[in-house]
Amino acid sequence: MSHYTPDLQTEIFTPAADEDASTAGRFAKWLDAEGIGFHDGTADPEDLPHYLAAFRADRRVLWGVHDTAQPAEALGADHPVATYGTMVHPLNVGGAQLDAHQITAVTVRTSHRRNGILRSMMMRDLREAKHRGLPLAILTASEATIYGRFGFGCATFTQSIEVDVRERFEVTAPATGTTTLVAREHAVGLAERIFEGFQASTFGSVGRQHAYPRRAAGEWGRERPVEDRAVRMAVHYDGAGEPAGYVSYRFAGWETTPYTMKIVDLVASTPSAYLELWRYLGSLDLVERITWDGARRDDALPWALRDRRCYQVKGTEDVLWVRLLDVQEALGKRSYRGSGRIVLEVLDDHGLADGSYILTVVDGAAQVAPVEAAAAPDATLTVNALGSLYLGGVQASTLAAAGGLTAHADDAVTLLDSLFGRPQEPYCITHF
Ligand SMILES: CC(=O)SCCNC(=O)CCNC(=O)[C@H](O)C(C)(C)COP(=O)(O)OP(=O)(O)OC[C@H]1O[C@@H](n2cnc3c(N)ncnc32)[C@H](O)[C@@H]1OP(=O)(O)O
Repeated sequence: MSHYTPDLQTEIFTPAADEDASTAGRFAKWLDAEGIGFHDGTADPEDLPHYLAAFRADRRVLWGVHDTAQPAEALGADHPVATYGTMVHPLNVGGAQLDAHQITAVTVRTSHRRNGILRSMMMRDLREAKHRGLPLAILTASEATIYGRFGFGCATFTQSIEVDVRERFEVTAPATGTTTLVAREHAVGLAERIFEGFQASTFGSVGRQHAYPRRAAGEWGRERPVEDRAVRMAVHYDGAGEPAGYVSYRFAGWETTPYTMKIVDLVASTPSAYLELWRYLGSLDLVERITWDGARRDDALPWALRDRRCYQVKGTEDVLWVRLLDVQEALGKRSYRGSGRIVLEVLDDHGLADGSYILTVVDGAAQVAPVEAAAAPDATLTVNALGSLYLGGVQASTLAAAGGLTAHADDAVTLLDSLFGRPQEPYCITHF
C-alpha cells in the first residue's frame, strides 16, 4: 500500500561494549521498532542500559531494515521499518547439545508489510547460518501460518493447566527433601544453576537468555527490567541437599476468584523435585488454584494426585519450530531408540537441506551419510516434516497420515516411529 518507492538498506550489528544506550542511539531505535511490531510501548530511557547488557550477554545479532525514502513526517530513516534478531544457544538432542541458530524479533512495519521484506531477511539469514556450519534453525512463532513456507516444522509443545489446590489436592508420592522460599539475593544464581541441570538432562530444551533467571527471581518484571516484588521463589533441595528445582510465582490478587497463584517459572531437574514443588504449591494457604502455561504434554502430575480431576488442561501451545540446515550433522548428533537403517529423501524447495541420506542407528547412536539421488529411498519427506519429526514430538505415522511423509518401504513408518520415538516428549520451556 506504499504511495512512494521505498529505498531499503539493511544494517546488521552486534551491540558493542561502548554501544550508545541513550534514546538517540541505534540500539534504542531498533528496540522501539521491535516494540512497534509487537504492539509494545517505547522502552523507558532508564531501562535501555539493562536491555543492552542483556542483549550483549545473549550475543544477539540485530538486523534493521531502513527506508530512506519515507514521507518527511514519518519516523526517521534511522528508525528501522523491519527488525530481525538472531542468537545461538544449545539445543539438547540427547547425544549432544547442538548449537541452534535462533531467530527472534521478526517485525515488519504495517506500511511495509507483504512486500517480501521478511522473506528476503529470512532466506539470506538461513543461507548464511548454514554457511557458518549451524546444523539447524529454531524459533517460537507468533502465528502458525508464517514459517512453514521457509521450511520450519512445529516440533515441541506445552500445555496450559489449572490445578485445584483446595482440600482434595494431595500428592501421593512419598515426600523427599525440603522445599523453601529463598532470599532474593540468591535467587538468580540458584535459577541459573538449576536450569543448567535441567538443560543437561532434558531432551528438546534450549539454553536460556540473560533475562530468564532475572524474571524468575523477580529482579526483572514481566514488562520492564525493574524489580517485581510480588514474585517469590521457592527451591526444592533433594535428599542430599542439592538444589534440584525451583518455582517462582505471583499472586493474581484478592479480586481474582478462586484465589489464584500464577506460576512465573518452574524448572525441575528430577521427577521427584517436580512433584515436591507441586506439593509445596498445594500447601500455600489461602490459595485455591494454581495456573501455569508451561506443563509437559505428558505431565506426570495428574498420575501423582489422589484426585486426578484437580488437574485441568486449558490449552496446548506449540513452542519450538525446527528447520534443518545440515541434515547429516543434525541427524547424526541426535540419539535414537534401538537400531535400524533407513534411506530418507528430504525435499526442500529452498535447496538448503534437500537430498537423500542413509541413517544407520546402532543402539541409539547414528551415522548419517548422503546417498546418490538414484538410490531408492524408504521414505520421502518434506523438510518441514523432518523438522517436526526431528525431536520426536510428532510421530512419523502422524506425518504420514497428514501427507508430509510418504513411505516407499512397508516398514518405513514403523521403523521411523520406533527410532525417533522418545520415552518422554521433547520439552522446551524457553521462549525467544
Ligand atoms: C520468530 C518471531 O519473531 S515470531 C514474530 C513474527 N512477527 C509478528 O508476528 C509481528 C507482526 N507481523 C509482522 O511484523 C509481519 O506481518 C511479518 C514479519 C509476520 C511478515 O512480514 P512481511 O514482510 O509482511 O512478510 P513477507 O512479505 O516477506 O511475506 C512472505 C510470505 O509470507 C506470507 N506471510 C507473511 N506474514 C504472514 C502471516 N502473518 N500469516 C500468513 N502469511 C504470512 C506472505 O503472504 C508471503 O507469502 P508468499 O509465500 O505468497 O510470498
